[in-house]
Amino acid sequence: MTLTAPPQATSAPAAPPRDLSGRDVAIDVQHLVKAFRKRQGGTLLRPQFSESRAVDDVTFQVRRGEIYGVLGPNGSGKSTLIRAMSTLLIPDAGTVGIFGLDVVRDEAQVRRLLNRVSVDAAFYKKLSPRENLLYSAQLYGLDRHVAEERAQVTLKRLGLKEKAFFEPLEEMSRGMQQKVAIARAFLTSPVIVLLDEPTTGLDPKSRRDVQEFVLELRDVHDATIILTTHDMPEAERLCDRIAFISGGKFVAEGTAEELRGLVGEGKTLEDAFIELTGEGLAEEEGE
Ligand SMILES: Nc1ncnc2c1ncn2[C@@H]1O[C@H](COP(=O)(O)OP(=O)(O)OP(=O)(O)O)[C@@H](O)[C@H]1O
Repeated sequence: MTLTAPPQATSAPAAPPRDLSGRDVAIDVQHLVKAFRKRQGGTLLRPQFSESRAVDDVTFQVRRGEIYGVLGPNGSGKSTLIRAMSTLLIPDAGTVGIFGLDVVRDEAQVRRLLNRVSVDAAFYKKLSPRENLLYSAQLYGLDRHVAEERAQVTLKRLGLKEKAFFEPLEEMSRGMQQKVAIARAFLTSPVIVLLDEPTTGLDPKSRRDVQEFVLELRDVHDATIILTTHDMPEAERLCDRIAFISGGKFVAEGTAEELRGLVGEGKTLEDAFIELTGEGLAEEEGE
């Protein structure tokens, strides 16, 4: 079979908002808050709860074609932020704009522009990647042949062997399943991709395959990407700008160079993270 390149991303709305430098704003998050109730003692019949903010007044903008990194330790709020941005969680306060559309008010339109990839991706594990992807394609209303070709191109590009396309997913490593999740997200050629820790737990070769694919998506396919990670070298390699998140709050934002510069000459990104957040990238207490 001849394989063609994946298609360009679905068109973004005609007149997206602009930032002060005149560049298109793809994502506009303003004062976003998401809290969860947590059990805090009490009795079985009268439990007591306290509310804790997983995302606490977060504001940022991502320009079209940018790779924006959200860097923070376990439990700092990265996944909650991504879920609130992708219509999976309703924010308690604040707004998320996607090319001028509101994720709550314009949910159906936003879902057509945006896709999220995460380790908790749901699949039919007894079925093969091919069967899973064709099932998703049907849900999206995509032509079967187009979808199959597109999925094969992406999986090959990510280094998955062709025969693995036909094996049950439950027999695959976590890394291989992650690649299938990425391929599924690209069936619809979304203009915005939210990658929640796309390389966590992958071996070095798979990590490199995924990282190179992410760069290609930005450079060749005009995608805007938000990527969460706790891997400093990954953030430096991939991200045009990075935000440090700690305890649900954005503590600093800038290019890797700008962030290093905030704490003095000769410092690494990790030095900057520790100094600006007051913690390392190890797991937060209580997680
Ligand atoms: N559904 C939920 N119910 C209650 N608390 C939650 C829920 N989801 C997340 N939390 C809490 O919100 C906080 C942030 O969690 P979140 O998963 O967003 O962090 P994270 O930075 O993505 O962590 P990791 O790197 O481990 O994925 C944690 O304290 C977590 O326990």
